[in-house]
Amino acid sequence: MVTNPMDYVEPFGKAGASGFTFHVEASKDNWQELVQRIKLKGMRPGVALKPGTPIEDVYPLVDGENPVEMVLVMTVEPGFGGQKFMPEMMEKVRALREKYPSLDIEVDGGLGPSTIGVAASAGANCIVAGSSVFGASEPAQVISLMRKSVDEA
Ligand SMILES: O=C(CO)[C@@H](O)[C@H](O)COP(=O)(O)O
Repeated sequence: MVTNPMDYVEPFGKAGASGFTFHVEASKDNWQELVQRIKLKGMRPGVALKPGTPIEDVYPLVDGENPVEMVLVMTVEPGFGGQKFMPEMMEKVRALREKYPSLDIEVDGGLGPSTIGVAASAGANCIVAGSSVFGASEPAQVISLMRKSVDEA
């Protein structure tokens, strides 16, 4: 998470990023301009929210004229890998999936073989996984297991 996402749009675009996700908490006053600039640089805009932020805070960014294309529900506090998945965040995922059937919904934090089932069945279709993949003896197997869960859900 950065507190000044606007400063990173230009360099990320120049470096060849295809997507740019910013935190709703850090862009309350300028998200419209931010989304516009991200799109102008040829990147796909996404918005992330911390565990303590209500899901309603991102609705205007998905409903607007110039909407974000992905919502990232943080399932740990942003900061570092290896934290415990917060199952109570699945309520946010379910609310989003019900309201936006074809939206990309990402989850990040504590995802792995033991938590992918609840995340996928709540409606998440993009999964960020750190320690469960990089700490596995067979990372490819963990990835295909998670992919299968999402596909089946
Ligand atoms: O950066 C963050 C949290 O700030 C996440 O992307 C985690 O790094 C994911 O790691 P695991 O929870 O999967 O280990």
